[in-house]
This record gives sequence, structure tokens and C-alpha cells, in this order.
Amino acid sequence: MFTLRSVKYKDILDIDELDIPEQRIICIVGESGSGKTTLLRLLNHIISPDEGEIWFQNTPLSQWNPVELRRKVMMLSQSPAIFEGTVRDNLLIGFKFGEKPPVDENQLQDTLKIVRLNKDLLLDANSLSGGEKQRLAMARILLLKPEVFLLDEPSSALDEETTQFIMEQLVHHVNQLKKTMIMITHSKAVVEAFAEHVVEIKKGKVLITKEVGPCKGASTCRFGN
Ligand SMILES: Nc1ncnc2c1ncn2[C@@H]1O[C@H](COP(=O)(O)OP(=O)(O)OP(=O)(O)O)[C@@H](O)[C@H]1O
Repeated sequence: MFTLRSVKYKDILDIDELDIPEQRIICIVGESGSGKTTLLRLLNHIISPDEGEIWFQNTPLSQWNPVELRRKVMMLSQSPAIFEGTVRDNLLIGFKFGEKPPVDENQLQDTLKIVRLNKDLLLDANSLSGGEKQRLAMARILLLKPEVFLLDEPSSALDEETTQFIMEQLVHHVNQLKKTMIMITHSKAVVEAFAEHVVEIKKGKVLITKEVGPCKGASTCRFGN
């Protein structure tokens, strides 16, 4: 799905070779400051490498129309933007400029359940806590159904039990839709429970990239197969 060759970005990342498979749950791990967020930003083409090339679906990122690319590859940052207005406004904002048809009320409610956000759709989004805002942004991306979900520490503002519940829901959802999830995590429990592929970054270099869990060695595999 993503292919990186001889990619350098400032003195932050120096990746000789990395292949990220599609339709997998991929965890990016590594110590703080190792370059994980920078890697996600490169994949989303928010930034470009100084050297080397990154391909998405066999086309160099530089040849992708940026709008088209970000419709397929969406990133949820650690502190996502919350817009003025209600929970509902925030869920639907992605549909405002897109070509996708707006979703109905039931879908909005169902998506809030996936991220365990039990709030009224008409509530002012700015009254939510940090963790709730993060989940609202997660729900917003889920509704848009991109090919690739890039999640930067999606559980950073969540307690252990909520993390377990939401990750289960997210992984199930992504698997069902046959999408790809690439997430940065510092949680060993999340890696052990959900990763199908792990990429470890150390000081800007890929230390380890390997398949793990139930899909190890399989050409195709979804949980439950
Ligand atoms: N635009 C930038 N210009 C210069 N340095 C940067 C820039 N963005 C990040 N850095 C530096 O690059 C290094 C890697 O940052 P990055 O955010 O990718 O790390 P990370 O592995 O995601 O860290 P964490 O786990 O703490 O979130 C850090 O030392 C950071 O300060």
C-alpha cells in the first residue's frame, strides 16, 4: 500500500526501505522523539521527504492530487481540531466540501457509540473534555470511511478500559470495511491485542518491521478468518 525508498526528512527520519501492507492493523512504536509522527505526516503528504520517494497504491505521493489523497488517507492527530458548533456539526463537517452524501441521524448515533461518546448531537462541541474531543474527531473520520486511517496515539487521552473498548470497536470497524489502520501507540497492551504488523522506529530509522499476530505469514487475513 505504502512503499518508502531512501526517504530522508531533515535529520529526523532516514528510512532505506519500508513497505506498509494494506488491509492490516499496523502499529508504529518507538521511543518518544524517534520520528513516528513525522512518518505519519509524510504518509499523508502534509510534509514531503527531502530525498527519496514514497508511493501510495503504486503512485508516487508527489503525483497524487492532494485533495484526492487526503480523501483516501486521513490523519487523526494527537490534538485534533474541533470546530465551532455542535457535536453534530463536527461530525458532518467532512461532508461539507466532499462529494460523499451526508449520513442520516442513525449513522451519527451509531458512530458515537463506536467511540463511546454518549452525548447529545446538539451539545456544544467545545464543552467536551479533551478525551471526548479526541473521540469526536475519531467519529468524524470513521464516518468518512477513508482507505487508510492514520491515528497518532488514539488512546493517549483515554483510560485503559475505554481504550480497550474503543480499540476493539475501531479494529472491528476497519476490518469489516476492509480498510487499513496505521496507528502510533505507546501501549504494549494495544500492540499485543490488535497489531497485525509492527514497525519500530529508533532514532529516525526502521529498526523492525514484521507481521505479528493471527495474520503472520498469511497472504490475506482478517481477524476471525
Ligand atoms: N517541523 C519540525 N522541525 C524540526 N524538528 C522537528 C519538526 N517536527 C518534529 N521535529 C523533531 O523531530 C523529532 C521527531 O518528532 P516526532 O514528533 O516525529 O516524534 P515521535 O516519535 O512522534 O514522538 P512522540 O512519541 O513523543 O510523539 C523530535 O525531536 C522533534 O522535536
